[in-house]
Amino acid sequence: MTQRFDEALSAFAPALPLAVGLSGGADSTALLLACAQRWPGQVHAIHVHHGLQAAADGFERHCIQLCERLRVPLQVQRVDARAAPGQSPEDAARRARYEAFEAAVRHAGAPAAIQSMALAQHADDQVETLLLALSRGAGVAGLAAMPMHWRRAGLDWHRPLLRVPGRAVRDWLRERGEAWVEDPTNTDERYTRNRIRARLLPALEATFPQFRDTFARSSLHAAQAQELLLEMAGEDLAEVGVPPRIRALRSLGPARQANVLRHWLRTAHQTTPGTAQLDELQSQLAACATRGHRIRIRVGRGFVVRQGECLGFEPQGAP
Ligand SMILES: Nc1ncnc2c1ncn2[C@@H]1O[C@H](COP(=O)(O)OP(=O)(O)OP(=O)(O)O)[C@@H](O)[C@H]1O
Repeated sequence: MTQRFDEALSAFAPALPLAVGLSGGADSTALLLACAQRWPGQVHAIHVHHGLQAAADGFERHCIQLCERLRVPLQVQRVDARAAPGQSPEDAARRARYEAFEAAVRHAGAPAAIQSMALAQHADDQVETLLLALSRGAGVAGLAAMPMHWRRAGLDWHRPLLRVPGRAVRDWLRERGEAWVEDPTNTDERYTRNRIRARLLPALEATFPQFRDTFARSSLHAAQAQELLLEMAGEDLAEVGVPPRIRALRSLGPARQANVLRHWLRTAHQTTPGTAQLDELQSQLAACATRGHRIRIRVGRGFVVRQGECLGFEPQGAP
């Protein structure tokens, strides 16, 4: 099993120096150990202290001790990850973490600027993400789950363990006698992700032993389809214009019209329509054959309205 871990690490070829997001849990502890051994003197670690759990100090202590032993420079970033109204605690923590990573990378500087960041999500995390997306009725973008590589804020971001089963990561650590800190909230079944891990993954293992690989393949297909949808949406938006012209929108087939409307709302107005809202908007567009036809539909964080020959967007609370 640990062969999968070693294979994934040998296939990993990031631009150096590299920083590893080190939570202190098993996965990022293993990733840091493997990277520090492979690229001595070229690896940094960043630990984000969320200050949310009583256990946070234990995580920090583990990270400090590990990095001292490995002679890896460690930056600890303290963040306030309290959720804003309407935001989930997980989303708030994730957002705060990314901001902290970027701040730490900008701060690290010496001796050479950090080129890449590595995070330690593995194949079980990917399956959980896919199942969560399915449980919400997500579209192709959600089913694509987590990418293995992307660029953001001038950095290359990687998830080198994304094809490695979680068990292989822990076995790899055990074989080396390495310790990690167990996150006490990981077994709290009030969180859907933890219920998926505790109940669904064992059932999938028993029913489809290859599920990690086959689900990952489906996510890759979805990611490719999403790329095409985005490309088409960009071309169609250039064609219908911003703000979109109603006549041009009406000349598109329903799926293509939905695709470009979603793209317009997301890129121009940072809002995502619900399925029922988009259905309603499209049926209003279909009915909008006369000059006098008004449109005003709640969509995402505001209203889509008719403005002459075009659609407009009024954010909620706007005068
Ligand atoms: N507090 C943190 N500080 C630094 N990096 C983090 C932190 N939390 C998560 N990460 C990074 O993001 C990845 C995904 O986070 P997630 O919370 O999904 O996993 P995790 O269960 O914390 O993983 P691990 O077993 O490494 O603790 C981690 O593997 C790690 O690389």
